[in-house]
Amino acid sequence: MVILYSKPAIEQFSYVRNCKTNKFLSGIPLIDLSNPESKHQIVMACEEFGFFKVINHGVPMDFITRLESEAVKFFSLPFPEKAKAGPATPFGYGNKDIGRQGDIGWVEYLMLTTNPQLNSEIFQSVLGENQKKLGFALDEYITSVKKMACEILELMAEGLKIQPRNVFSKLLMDEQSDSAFRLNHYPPCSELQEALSDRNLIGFGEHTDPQIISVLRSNNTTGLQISLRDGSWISVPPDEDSFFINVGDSLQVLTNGRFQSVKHRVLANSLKSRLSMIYFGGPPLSEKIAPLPSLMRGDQESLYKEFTWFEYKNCVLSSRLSDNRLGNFTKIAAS
Ligand SMILES: C=C1C[C@]23C[C@@]1(O)CC[C@H]2[C@@]12CC[C@H](O)[C@@](C)(C(=O)O1)[C@H]2[C@@H]3C(=O)O
Ligand SMILES: O=C(O)CCC(=O)C(=O)O
Ligand SMILES: [Fe+2]
Repeated sequence: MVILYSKPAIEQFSYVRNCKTNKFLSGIPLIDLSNPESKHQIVMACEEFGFFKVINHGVPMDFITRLESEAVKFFSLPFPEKAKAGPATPFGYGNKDIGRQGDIGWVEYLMLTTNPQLNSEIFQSVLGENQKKLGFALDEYITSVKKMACEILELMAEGLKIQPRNVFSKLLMDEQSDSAFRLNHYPPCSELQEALSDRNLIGFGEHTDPQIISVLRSNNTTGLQISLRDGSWISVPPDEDSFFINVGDSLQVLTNGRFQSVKHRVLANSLKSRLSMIYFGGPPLSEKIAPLPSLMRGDQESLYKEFTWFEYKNCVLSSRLSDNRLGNFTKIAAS
């Protein structure tokens, strides 16, 4: 007998024990982009959490639902079909394996660029003519979310009282910007319910995002958790009408540590599938990532050694998800 696809033994995955998934944070900063005070609130949120939720974001609901339904269609295809768009090295379809260093999670995903031409080459072999619908939905969504990310970065610069207003956003607007996009699908894990009452299966292990800013939108399934400054983990109540913003490592460096990238992870759900879409706004590869002089007070020194995004990205790709990548670029304080 030939077994073609055996069920993955869930024991090979990682878990967190005794994690209270019902510890929801009521105080996640909520930023209303139509509120003139939002620039100050954004700065406070980035200082305290490196994370916030955005409403009145201006991204048309149509764009969101179109991309979600195309993504659902893609992930509903039989595995051998989806696998034609893989492996994700670095772009394409991936299943359980995350990155190249042995991380695994209860997730399948499409790791994409923000370049429509390259993306359509990835889908071509799987979807044929139908790839146009997914490609179109991706384009309109990415264009709109990038605009929102830039607006947020400009409000951030205003809130920090630094000039020019586009000091951060120009890095995403640059033609050479090394931004990325990801669709994650976390299937429900029914075995969880029966077997693992005190354990939570890891969908996407803890990490910080290395870029400048990440814009995350998910369906209404729970799973996302962020780590607070005291090290505790808090579940983020899902909200399909809003976006969640993560401060990335590069923004931490640009602000000389005033903003800190947020550690986050996703836990698998036993009943419902989770679908998330994340835009990672990154700088050009040649960009020097260093604290902005306008943010350095008095004789304050940079906390980081000098590096380019190309150098940091290489370090990212050769690290495990949970590694402290910025540690390699942090200056040792003189005693
Ligand atoms: C294990 C890995 C996956 C990752 C590259 C890395 O070696 C370490 C960082 C990971 C991460 C996390 C945020 C984003 O999802 C991502 C695309 C990124 O830029 O850094 C992933 C990387 C990936 O999946 O290739
Ligand atoms: O899927 C999610 O909700 C978050 C995933 C994530 O953090 C990532 O892809 O970097
Ligand atoms: Fe992330």
